[in-house]
Amino acid sequence: MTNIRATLAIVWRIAAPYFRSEDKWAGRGLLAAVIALELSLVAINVLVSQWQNRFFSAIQGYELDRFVREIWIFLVLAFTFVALAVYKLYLNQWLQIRWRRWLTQHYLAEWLNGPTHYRMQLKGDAADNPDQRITEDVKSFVEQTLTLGLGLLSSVVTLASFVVILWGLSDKAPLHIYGTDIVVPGFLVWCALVYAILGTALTHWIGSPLINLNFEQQRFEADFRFNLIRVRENSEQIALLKGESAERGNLLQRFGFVIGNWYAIMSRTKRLTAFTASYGQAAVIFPYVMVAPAYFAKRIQLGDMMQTGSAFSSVQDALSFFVSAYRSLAEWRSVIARLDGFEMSVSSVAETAAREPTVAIAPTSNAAIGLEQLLVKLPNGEPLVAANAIAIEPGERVLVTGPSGSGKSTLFRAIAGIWPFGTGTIAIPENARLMMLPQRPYFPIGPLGDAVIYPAEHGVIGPDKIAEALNAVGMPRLAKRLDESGHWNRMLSLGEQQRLGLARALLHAPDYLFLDEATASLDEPSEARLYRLLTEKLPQATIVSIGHRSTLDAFHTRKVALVKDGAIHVLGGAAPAEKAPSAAG
Ligand SMILES: Nc1ncnc2c1ncn2[C@@H]1O[C@H](COP(=O)(O)OP(=O)(O)OP(=O)(O)O)[C@@H](O)[C@H]1O
Repeated sequence: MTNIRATLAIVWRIAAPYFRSEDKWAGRGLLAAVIALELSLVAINVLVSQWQNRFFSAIQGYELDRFVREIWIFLVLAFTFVALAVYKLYLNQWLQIRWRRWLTQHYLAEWLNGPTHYRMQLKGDAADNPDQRITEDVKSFVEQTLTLGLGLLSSVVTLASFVVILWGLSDKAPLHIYGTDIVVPGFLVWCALVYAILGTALTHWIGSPLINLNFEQQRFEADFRFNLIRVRENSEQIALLKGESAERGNLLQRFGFVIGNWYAIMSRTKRLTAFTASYGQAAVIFPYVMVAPAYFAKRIQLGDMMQTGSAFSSVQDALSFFVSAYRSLAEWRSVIARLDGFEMSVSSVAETAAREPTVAIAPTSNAAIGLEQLLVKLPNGEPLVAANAIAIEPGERVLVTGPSGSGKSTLFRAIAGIWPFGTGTIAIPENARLMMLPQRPYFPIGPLGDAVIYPAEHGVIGPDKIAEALNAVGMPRLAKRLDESGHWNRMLSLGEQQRLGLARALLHAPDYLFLDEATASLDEPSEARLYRLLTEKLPQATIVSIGHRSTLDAFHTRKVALVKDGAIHVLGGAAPAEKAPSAAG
C-alpha cells in the first residue's frame, strides 16, 4: 500500500506540472473531453445491456415487431458508440502529443541547464542513458498514464453501473439449488466480486516479478545499444588496434544479458498468460451456470439470462482491470522509476551545488582572473590541485605546465565553472567572455560554417568572416565548403580540427582564451604560425595555455607549473618564472 502511494506520489510529481504549464488550458480541455467521452461509452454499454434483455426476450416470445424495433435501437446505439470511440481515441492522441512535447522540452531544459548534463555524468548515478529517458520513457509515460488512468476510471464507473444491474437481476433470479430458493441479496454481485478479487490476488502473486524483469530488460537493451554506439563512434581506433574480436566478445556478452533476462520474462509471462487465459475462459461460462437453475425452473426469461451474462462480464472486466492491465502496470512502474531517477539526478546536481562546499565562481570588478584558496578535488572527494593568490592579468600570455595527470585540464574545467568538486574561489571579471579550446574540439554534425562558429547560431557570423578565419588558420580549401554538411570530427584530421578550433576562437574573439593542448597535433612551425596569428588578431585577449612542448615557451610571457606537494599538485609552487618575448619565433 505504501508502495502504491509512493508510486502515485511520483506520478503526480511528474504529471501535474504539465497541467499547470502555459499549455494548461489545452491540456485540461482535452483531458476533460477524453474523460467525458470515456464516461459516455460506459453509459452506452449500460444501454446496450438493457437492450440485450429486451432483444432476447423478444426472440424468446417470437415477437417480430419488437425484434425489428430493437434492431433500429441497436443501430442508433452502435452508431453513437462508434462516433464516441473514434473521437475518444483521436482526442487522446492529441493530448498525448501535446503532453509529450511539453515534457520533452521540460526535460531537455533541465538536462541542458548549464553544465548539469556534464555533472550528472561525473556523478555517475541512476540516470544512465539520459537519451532513453528523454525519448522512450517520456513517450511511454504519457501513453501509459493516460491508458491506465482512463482504464481505471472507466472500470470504476462500469463497476458501479453494472453492480446495480446485477443486484437487480440477483433479486429476479435467486440462488436456486435443488428446488429451493436461497435468498442472498445481490448474490451475483458477490460472486463477481469474489471471482475478480481471487483473480487479481493470484495474478499479482504470479506476475509481480515481471516488474523488476521489465526494468532490467530496458536497462540491458539500453546498455547494449550504448555500447554499439561507442563502437560506431570509435570505429577507426578499433580497426587500427584490430579490436574487433574484443568488441564482438564484449557486445555479445552484453547481448547475453538481454537474452538471459528475456528468457526469464518469457517463462514468467507463460505462467501469467496460462492463468489469465484460463481465468478469462472460465468467466465466459460462470454467470450462466449461476443463473441456469433459475432459468430452467422458468423463474427468469432468456433476456434476463443473457443480460446477466454480459453484466457479469462487465463487472468482472472492471474488477479484473488489474488482471488484464498487469503487464502494462509493470512496465509503467519501470518507466516511472526511470523518470524519477532522472529527475532525482538533475535535482541532486543542483542540491550538491547548494549543500556541499563547491568551487565558487565569483564575478569581480577587478580586471584579472584570481584563484583564491582554491582546492580542486576529484568526484570522490580526493584533493587534486591547489592554487592560492594566483592572478592572471589582462593581456597576459600564461603557460601552465605540469606532469601528466597532475590536474591541469581539471583546473581549466573548474575555471570554466563546470567542475564543482572542491573549495575556494575563482574570481572572474564581470562580463568577461571566456573560451576553452580542448585538444579535440567538438563540431556538431551539419554545415561546416555552422560547425566552425558553434555555439553561435547560423547566420550570426557572416560567411565572409568565416572564410577569412579559415584562410588565416591555413584551411583555404575548407573556406569554399561552408555550406557542405558533414560529420567534421570524423572527416578531418586532428590537426585540421585544431586549426578549425583556432578559427572558432578568432571568430568569437573572447577576452580570455584557454588552450588545453589545443595545438598539440600540429607540427611545430604550424603551431608557431598559429600562436603568432592569435597574438596578432586577438591583441587584447588573455591567453592561458596548457602544453608539454618547450617550443611553446616563446609565445608566453609567464610560465606557471603544477608542482607536487605531498598528495596534491600546487599551481605556481616552486616553479621558476621564465620570461620570454611575446609572439617571437
Ligand atoms: N571525471 C573524472 N572522474 C574521476 N577522476 C577524474 C575525472 N576526470 C579527471 N580525473 C582524474 O583527475 C586527474 C587529473 O586529470 P587531468 O585531465 O586534469 O590531468 P592533466 O594534468 O590535464 O593530464 P594530461 O597532461 O595527461 O592531459 C587524473 O588522475 C584523472 O584520472
